[in-house]
Amino acid sequence: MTAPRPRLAVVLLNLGGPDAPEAVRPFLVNLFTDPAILRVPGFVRPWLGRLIAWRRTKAAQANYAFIGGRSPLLELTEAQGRALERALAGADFEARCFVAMRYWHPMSDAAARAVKDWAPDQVLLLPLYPQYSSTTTGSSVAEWNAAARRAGLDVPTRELCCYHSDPDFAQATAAAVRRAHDEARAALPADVPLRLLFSAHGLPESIIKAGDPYQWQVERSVAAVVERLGIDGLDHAICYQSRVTPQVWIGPSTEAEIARAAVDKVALLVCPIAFVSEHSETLVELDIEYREVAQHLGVPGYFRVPAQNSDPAFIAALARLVRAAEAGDRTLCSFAGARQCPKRHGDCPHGRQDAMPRARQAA
Ligand SMILES: C=CC1=C(C)c2cc3[nH]c(cc4nc(cc5[nH]c(cc1n2)c(C)c5CCC(=O)O)C(CCC(=O)O)=C4C)c(C)c3C=C
Ligand SMILES: [Fe+2]
Ligand SMILES: [Fe+2]
Repeated sequence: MTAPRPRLAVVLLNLGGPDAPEAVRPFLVNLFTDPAILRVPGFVRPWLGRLIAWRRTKAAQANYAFIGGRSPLLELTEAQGRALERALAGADFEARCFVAMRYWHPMSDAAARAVKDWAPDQVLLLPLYPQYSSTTTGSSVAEWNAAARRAGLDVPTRELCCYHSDPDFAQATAAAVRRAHDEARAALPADVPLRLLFSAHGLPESIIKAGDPYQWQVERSVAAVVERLGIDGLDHAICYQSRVTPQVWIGPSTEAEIARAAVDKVALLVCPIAFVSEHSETLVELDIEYREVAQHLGVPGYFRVPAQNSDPAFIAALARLVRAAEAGDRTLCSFAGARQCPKRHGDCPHGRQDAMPRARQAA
């Protein structure tokens, strides 16, 4: 008789999105009362967070109304989990995927209880954010750790920090860009140049100045994808979308890049580089709002690369990362054994602080 395979619970960490118009306000309250997002003294945060959420609710509901009043993020994340389980079916461990959303259901407490009921031998936290940010992966991991304690889940746990330059992730992304690039070229007159715009979620500049490696990692992702595209003389740029607070955010903004494309009379192919699933910021902001801006300004063409969702090459990249993490691959960017990874990245080759441009290093 063969011994049963060890059980690995793979916890997919994502942001979550409202599942109905009435859920928009509480979802935003959860988001804006997160200390990783709203960095004000603790006694102010519950009040200020609720106020910001209240002020943003109408605009956010209007955005979600374009896509049926709800976010598709949960269904897409669950589909990624099922695809990942299939991709890991032949592994020498039995993998089951669980979803832990940060700001809407299913959240970490429910996921931790479900993981405990399954009684795994190990847990791997797998963020669906290729680039590490204290506002996303960092916040989700902290919340998971607290939820695991509350659930009494005491199982060896590894955390994958990021995979921004992972060769398979970059290759899968480059293949999707190449397909969209060929389609855009075929649709455009030969004399209209095409610019590839990598659009990432923005962050307040103060968070980057405090040592968050996100922007540096976004730049590494873009470099890895562009290298694999191998298109001679490729015109490309990085920009940042979704600014939601009045602070200074990192730039250039996606709107500014659209305006520059209008001046330069180049068509745009927009590639979301920090989201691996479709959601309001791709389906509404990129596909509706920014398309309208581009048309209004006279940009001669506007196309978009789809997010990865359950693209087989992307799922295969995740499966390889899971196998490597499970095999104890020390070259992975993991928090394991280096708790301060998000700030200093220890010996992590994916985001060594000393490899970051000086201006981006922690003050
Ligand atoms: C200060 C506010 C915010 C920061 C910082 C921030 C960082 C950040 N977010 C993502 C990815 C997603 N954000 C999503 C929604 C969303 N994010 C914010 C605010 C901040 N995000 C808001 C207010 C919202 C709600 C929508 C809205 O009101 O515009 C989503 C999910 C959306 C969905 O439809 O499901 C994702 C995914 C990243 C990657 C990131 C920093 C690196
Ligand atoms: Fe966001
Ligand atoms: Fe790291």
